[in-house]
Amino acid sequence: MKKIAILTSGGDAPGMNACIRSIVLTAEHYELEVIGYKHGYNGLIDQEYKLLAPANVTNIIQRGGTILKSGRCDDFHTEEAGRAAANNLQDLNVDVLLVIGGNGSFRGAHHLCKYYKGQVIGLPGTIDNDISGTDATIGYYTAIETALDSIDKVRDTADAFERIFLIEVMGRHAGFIALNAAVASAADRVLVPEDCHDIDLEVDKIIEHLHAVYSQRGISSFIVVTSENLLPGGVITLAKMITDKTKIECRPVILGHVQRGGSPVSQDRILATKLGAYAVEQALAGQNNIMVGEHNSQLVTHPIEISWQQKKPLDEYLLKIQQQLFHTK
Ligand SMILES: Nc1ncnc2c1ncn2[C@@H]1O[C@H](COP(=O)(O)OP(=O)(O)OP(=O)(O)O)[C@@H](O)[C@H]1O
Ligand SMILES: O=P(O)(O)OC[C@H]1O[C@](O)(CO)[C@@H](O)[C@@H]1O
Repeated sequence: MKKIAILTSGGDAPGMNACIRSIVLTAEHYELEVIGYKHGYNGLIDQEYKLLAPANVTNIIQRGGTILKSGRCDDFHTEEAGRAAANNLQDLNVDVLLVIGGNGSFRGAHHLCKYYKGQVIGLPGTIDNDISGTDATIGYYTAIETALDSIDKVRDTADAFERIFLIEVMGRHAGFIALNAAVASAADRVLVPEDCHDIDLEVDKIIEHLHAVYSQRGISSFIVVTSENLLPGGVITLAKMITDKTKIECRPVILGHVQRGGSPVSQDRILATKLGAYAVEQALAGQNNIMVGEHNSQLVTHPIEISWQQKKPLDEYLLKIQQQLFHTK
């Protein structure tokens, strides 16, 4: 094996640069050449790439985003695109493609394996943490810290005005950021897709909880953290539903893409560094169509399909603490 290619795909995540750096430095150690495709699978189809030497990855471990750029690429679902990508890799004599991204990007990697004679390995990088086969994904810890910092700030003004705030965080179909940020910020309630099946019922529960808090503490601030995509219009609709029923003003806040940016926290830098080095070593060991991850502090590999075939569960105990044990009756 002589040549590795890397791409970053899907939502960018803090720590992707740390991962690229680790791959390049590990490859240098084993005397392998590295190229980086730009803009996710778009660059693979368009043969848009650059050489990556150790000099290209100095001073990037602390930077959010990705020096390779990222992208979503609808065309990559087709057989034609899969074949074109495989041909491009073969034309450059690439032996292994390392894909840093979420489970959609891993599906893309699996698709490519049908046409490509080389090896493909997935490295979990997404703020959503919705990939089975690894305890955490690169970027997830930083996103929690970013959300927490913002929720703490909203709490200050909520407290000053004794207002109700509904704060929407990211997590396309997963409640990991919401639950962890809610617990860490001592939010009054949390709504996550794994546990929210009837929005009208949830609204009634929020109002019941609000009245219980008011009768116990008097008029006071009340913070609800919700995942995105729980209902059309998200937290703006939810705030209106509660205001209509209670005649009490609710303020919606959408944290949005701020959660994808910023300098990665140490946990993301370290996870990214371990997974990058490990992926190169697994490539040298001949692994193909797999993902790397970390479970109970041990580096692991799995067939890549596990990342989307198994639904990663939320921490049930954390959910119980937040939703049952700490609730004012
Ligand atoms: N079934 C598939 N076949 C081929 N390619 C796919 C498939 N699913 C996703 N991809 C490719 O992977 C890209 C990224 O997928 P997606 O938009 O789902 O993000 P992701 O990798 O899950 O990251 P994030 O969770 O951060 O959004 C898609 O734009 C597409 O190019
Ligand atoms: O920036 P885009 O392409 O709209 O993607 C947003 C999605 O990407 C993520 O930030 C990461 O998957 C999700 O939390 C969010 O739903």
